[in-house]
Amino acid sequence: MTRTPVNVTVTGAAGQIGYALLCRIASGHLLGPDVPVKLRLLEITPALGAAQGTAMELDDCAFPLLRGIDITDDPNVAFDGANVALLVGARPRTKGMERGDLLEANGGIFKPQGRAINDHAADDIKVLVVGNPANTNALIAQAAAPDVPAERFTAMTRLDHNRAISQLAAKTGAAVSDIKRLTIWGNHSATQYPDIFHAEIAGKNAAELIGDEAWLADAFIPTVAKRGAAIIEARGASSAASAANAAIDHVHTWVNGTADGDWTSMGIPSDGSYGVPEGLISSFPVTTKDGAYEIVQGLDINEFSRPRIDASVQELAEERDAVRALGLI
Ligand SMILES: NC(=O)C1=CN([C@@H]2O[C@H](COP(=O)(O)OP(=O)(O)OC[C@H]3O[C@@H](n4cnc5c(N)ncnc54)[C@H](O)[C@@H]3O)[C@@H](O)[C@H]2O)C=CC1
Ligand SMILES: O=C([O-])CC(=O)C(=O)O
Repeated sequence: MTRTPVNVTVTGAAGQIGYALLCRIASGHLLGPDVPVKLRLLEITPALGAAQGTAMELDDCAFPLLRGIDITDDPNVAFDGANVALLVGARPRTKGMERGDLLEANGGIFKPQGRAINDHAADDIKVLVVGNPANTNALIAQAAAPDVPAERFTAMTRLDHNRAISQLAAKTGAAVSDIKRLTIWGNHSATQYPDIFHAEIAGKNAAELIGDEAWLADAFIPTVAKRGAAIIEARGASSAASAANAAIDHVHTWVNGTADGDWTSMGIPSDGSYGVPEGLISSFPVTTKDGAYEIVQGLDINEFSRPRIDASVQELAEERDAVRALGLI
């Protein structure tokens, strides 16, 4: 049986995450080893040549699943018929730029892209926002797409989730595959809260196994939350391979489901669960099945976790208020 190719749109395709991402999409890691894909690459006009170069390399890989590559600087073309959209291209913060300037510059990118998704994407569109500030950029795009179900707009905290698992594995000597039910709460920023109180390591509660709140507060949480900055310091450039890998993981899990007994972390529009104001795009523990996700309910939030979740959610509320004041949502 020949399957209809899935249209995957990638923005910022000529950037460093784009370079690490596209081969993996085309080789079947995003959607599965039997799912053909068509790629649409969106770039700003001056970067179209570089995107073309990447497309030439994709051709040279002769991926059996890759059924075509279109390159454009027009969001209306890029999102036409899109089933999956990875919004990677964003305006980075540069010297002298205030936070408001950054939000405004990104509004200029994510608002028109949200509108183009609204007007042109396929009915089953799933959107992952990677470009920072990812949660609030997702909110801007979502607000510009009133005809698309709000829950289709998600933001990436899977890199934080993967980083936290890796730190736990290093601390305990456990295999990465033995670590389950880890949660990232809140914003993809230094205020995020990686929560191990419900996590399991080879079936045992992670917090009890480690039994060291000082390590949690002073080592684990800051290491995970500031890992992006540490990579920039070490590499002289921000995380790219690990960010691309997390984007692949996020969409793969969303489409193909979480394993029984486990969950993942996704930035998603809050339904008010766990005291997170409705509508904020915040990271939650979620299970996924048949292309849909659900927030894991009923977790006990202890005194250690509550103020940390609240602080990150407060930052998200401030970002929302700032983009609202700028007329972006
Ligand atoms: N959520 C997360 O966990 C992570 C997010 N990031 C963020 O991902 C974003 C991309 O990172 P890199 O690929 O390293 O940056 P990069 O600067 O190498 O590439 C960004 C690309 O986006 C393009 N671009 C800019 N405006 C665009 C527009 N309107 N339409 C289409 N393309 C546009 C640029 O031309 C450039 O090629 C950054 O905002 C970064 O902070 C990075 C790592 C992790
Ligand atoms: O700060 C950045 O641009 C990179 C980033 O989000 C991360 O590595 O988590």
